[in-house]
Amino acid sequence: MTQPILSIKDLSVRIAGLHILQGVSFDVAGSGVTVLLGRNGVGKTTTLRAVLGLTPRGGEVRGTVTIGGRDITDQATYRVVRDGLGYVPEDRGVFAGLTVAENLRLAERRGSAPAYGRVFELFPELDRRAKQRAGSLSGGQQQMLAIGRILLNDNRLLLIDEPTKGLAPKVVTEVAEVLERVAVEVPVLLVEQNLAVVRRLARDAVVLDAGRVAWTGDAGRLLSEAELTRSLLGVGSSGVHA
Ligand SMILES: Nc1ncnc2c1ncn2[C@@H]1O[C@H](COP(=O)(O)OP(=O)(O)OP(=O)(O)O)[C@@H](O)[C@H]1O
Repeated sequence: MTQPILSIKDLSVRIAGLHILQGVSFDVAGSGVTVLLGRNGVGKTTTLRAVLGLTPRGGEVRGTVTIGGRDITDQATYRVVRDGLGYVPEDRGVFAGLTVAENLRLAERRGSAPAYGRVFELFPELDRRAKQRAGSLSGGQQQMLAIGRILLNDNRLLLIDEPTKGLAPKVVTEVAEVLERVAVEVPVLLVEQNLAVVRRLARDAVVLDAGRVAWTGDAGRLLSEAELTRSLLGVGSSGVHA
């Protein structure tokens, strides 16, 4: 791997007495999509949140996180974001009571020109629906807004948590198309359960199991070996639960 953009070393997280991550170490390449996989509850979201300094209050985090070689362990979330980390949480985190335009405006970062042109080129619908309240958008449109919001700014890495969850198949394809285009410009660490989407987007894969790294390697290879996929993810390589 060329110089990784993100390096996680020996990351352990305890929350409410539970040892949720137990020494997780992996690198994310400086280009393309790295997918973080694993059965439900193995610690994927906890990993992303720990990188961002979003572990719940009272939680205990150990280990080291570096971005582009710079140590960001224990940094406040706003600093990590300013350092060029874009985050799309699993619940999308759009402000339901605000319009699309207001949601975008809130994401503007001081000191850099917001790239509205790029966002509206990828998502013309956000432009058309600028005055609509985000809470009245469909799930797919809200996802587009959540992704569009981080693309207003230049980022060094995007962390995107289950972007296709709960979306209709046609919308899943649209989101995958967008992410494919985005990943040409900026590396992505993606949590995704839809293996067709993983197959389309991911070059590298990291599989967690019970708070530890169970496998790392080529995503295509993982999904081409049915027995490996089944043993690590508990599903057939089509993504259907076995
Ligand atoms: N704030 C919290 N308090 C208590 N337990 C938590 C908290 N956050 C996460 N956990 C527990 O940690 C484990 C890992 O959760 P996490 O959300 O990271 O898993 P995940 O791999 O992202 O799961 P999923 O695929 O279902 O989203 C789960 O057992 C979860 O219940």
